[in-house]
Amino acid sequence: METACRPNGAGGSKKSRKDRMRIFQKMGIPGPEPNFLFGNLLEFQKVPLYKKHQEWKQKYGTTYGYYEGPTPVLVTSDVNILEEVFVKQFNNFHARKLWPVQVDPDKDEDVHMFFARGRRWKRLRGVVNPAFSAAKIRKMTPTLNECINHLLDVMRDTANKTSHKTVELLDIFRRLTLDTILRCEVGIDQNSLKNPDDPILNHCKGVINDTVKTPWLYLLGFLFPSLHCVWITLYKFLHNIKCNSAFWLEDRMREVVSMRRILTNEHRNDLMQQMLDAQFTSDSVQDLEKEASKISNPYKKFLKSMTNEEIVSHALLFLLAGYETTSTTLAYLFFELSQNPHVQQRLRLEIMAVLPRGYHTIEYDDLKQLTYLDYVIWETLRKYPLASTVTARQCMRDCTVGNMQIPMGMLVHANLWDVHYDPTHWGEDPQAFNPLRFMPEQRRKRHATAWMPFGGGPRACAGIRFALLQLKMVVSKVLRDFDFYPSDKLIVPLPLKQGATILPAEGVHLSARRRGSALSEAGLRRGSVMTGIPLADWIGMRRKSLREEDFGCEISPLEHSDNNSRKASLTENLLKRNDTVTIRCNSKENRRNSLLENQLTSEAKSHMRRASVIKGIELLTKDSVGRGLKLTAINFDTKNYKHNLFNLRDVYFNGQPDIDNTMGISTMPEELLGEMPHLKSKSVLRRGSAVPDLESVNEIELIESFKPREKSFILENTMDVFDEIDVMKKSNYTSERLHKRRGSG
Ligand code: HEM
Repeated sequence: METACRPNGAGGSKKSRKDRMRIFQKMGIPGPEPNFLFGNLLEFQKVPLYKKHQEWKQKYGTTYGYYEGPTPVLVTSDVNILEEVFVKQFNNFHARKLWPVQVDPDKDEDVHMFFARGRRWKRLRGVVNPAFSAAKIRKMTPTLNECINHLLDVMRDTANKTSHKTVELLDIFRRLTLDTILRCEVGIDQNSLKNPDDPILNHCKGVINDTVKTPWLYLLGFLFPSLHCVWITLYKFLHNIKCNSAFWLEDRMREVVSMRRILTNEHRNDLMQQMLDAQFTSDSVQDLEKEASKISNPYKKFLKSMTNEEIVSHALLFLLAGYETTSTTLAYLFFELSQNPHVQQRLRLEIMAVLPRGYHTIEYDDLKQLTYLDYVIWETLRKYPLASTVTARQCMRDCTVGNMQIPMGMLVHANLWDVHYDPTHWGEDPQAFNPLRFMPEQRRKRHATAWMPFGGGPRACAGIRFALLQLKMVVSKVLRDFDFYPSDKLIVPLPLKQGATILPAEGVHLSARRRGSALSEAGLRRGSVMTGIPLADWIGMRRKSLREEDFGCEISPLEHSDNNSRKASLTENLLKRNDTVTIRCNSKENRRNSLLENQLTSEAKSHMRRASVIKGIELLTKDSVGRGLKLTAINFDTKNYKHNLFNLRDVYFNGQPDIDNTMGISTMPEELLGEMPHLKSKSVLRRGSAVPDLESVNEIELIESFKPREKSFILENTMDVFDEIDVMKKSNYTSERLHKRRGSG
């Protein structure tokens, strides 16, 4: 891989402008007729590039060519060509498309890896890659947790201020991603979530707004690329007169770098530290490259070196990349959830099963179980390949791709919107939001480059792991607490605009309704210990908030009491529920076979705590885990009775006592924990927390029971069950049947 000079259009600068603008014609590649001065640039004045690419594909086919000034651009949605260019022939296509007023990628001091090419790119990426390793990203989980908790506070406050609980998600997610990247990258606690007028936030917005405009200087740069030095000097001069957001941010980053260098005794575990540790002794990139060229293997010694200016420009790169892309993806994702309530519901069920609401802190490994969440994220990125603007390569050496002779200097742009909507890869309904496209058997059948939202090959996005971790954590936490619906302000289909990325033009306005928390409604703090007594109190309070028809029968007030008649009425009340709930005894001899009323001892039957625990489970199951699911059986173990309490129950959903459709639920009142240390260590103290609240304990067992299963268990094994539930919910089947059974309707 060599560093070539800045190619000025295909065939180098020796060919005349006229000749260069005939290249596609000579190659037999179709495309729009170019203008001698502008090429086809004027066509982008009204229609953004990604839309124009789609239009032209309809007209000229999968692969066609057009001109930006004199520079030929080959646009393709052919996955085999993309694989050749991005992956297999990387050595011939290691450079990005150059923008007319950007830095010189080979000579300038302040070049970051996004624009660098050849050896320089390899050296820079070599320094940065370890900072994005799985091990390093895992360590960022606590910081992400904290930032997302701030987000939840702000969402709650914002939603409460408006009558329809409307939240503009793009803005709020941008503030989140800015705070997160600042903390993970440089260790700055900025908190723009709490302060919408934060100066760094405003300047980041300024940079993004600048990319949406196409100033005259850019146009000149495109028209006469060989005068690059003139344009860049003019650009810098003009922007120094008028405060330019990118320069302002660069200066802040420079200050941060200097400060971090002074605080040498604070060795932090962030991206900036990784770069500071790799700092080269001289500030000159020429010195660095000269030193590198002295040794036979230039990568070996200097692979981990960067100049000061390179560190500063990387800090700015990560700030902007981290701020813009992930927030836009989140906004698209929640938009799609609001349009596809069945996806939202299924996703929430998966999240609640693995990460119940009681857990404030999400751990890295928990996320691996969220298969459906992966599919939802991937499907969002399929429908919205927002960074398709940058998935282009410049040919650095004449070469052959397929049956085309590609000359040096030609740009090859991946037409990602067409690839991602091509029915040959995605079936007949590519417009639909269908996460199940990403089930393993479907993925296996698909070409590797049919999905490239993060680009492809060695220069694919460096921040993938970080972006995916953040996306998964945000969706998990937010969806546990809020239901999303389209608001009056939402425009469907979403109008999009193009800047550095493709983003919602008017933001994403959704109605975010906080999901009722059983515990908060009962006035209980998270993490409080639920013994029989507070549990009974809680149930008493909880019942007030449940409508009679929701629950299916009259609920008697529950209290902790020694009064025998009270106990009897409670038990009776439980048994009344047999039409919908079958409670089975799980003894050694007769596992899952006998009914509660036949098997329980009278002592057990009348035990207040037992009754309240069962009732509690019903309520909780209905309230949190089992929204939309029908609880049909509860098993518990009579063998290990201590204090007449339960230690484990299996709850079958949808009347199928089948291990694949079984979720375990356990409640562990304080006394029981004392008796059963293994439970304490396995389920409760596993997270190093205090005994979690009942809602959490309830759901802990779900985690335990899901763990040993196949990774994609939820999606593949229970798909039919969930679909049936959807149908039942839609037709109100459950309550109809309930009323019939009870003779009331
Ligand atoms: C959902 C979020 C993101 C998307 C969709 C995305 C997408 C992309 C795409 C399409 C490219 C160009 C790849 C190519 O040309 O093949 C890219 C490059 C890059 N991205 Fe991301 N990105 C995301 C998040 C991030 C984050 C969070 C960071 C860092 C904090 C980051 C850092 C970078 C860097 C450094 C490059 C340049 C890599 C190189 O040239 O070697 N990205 N990204």
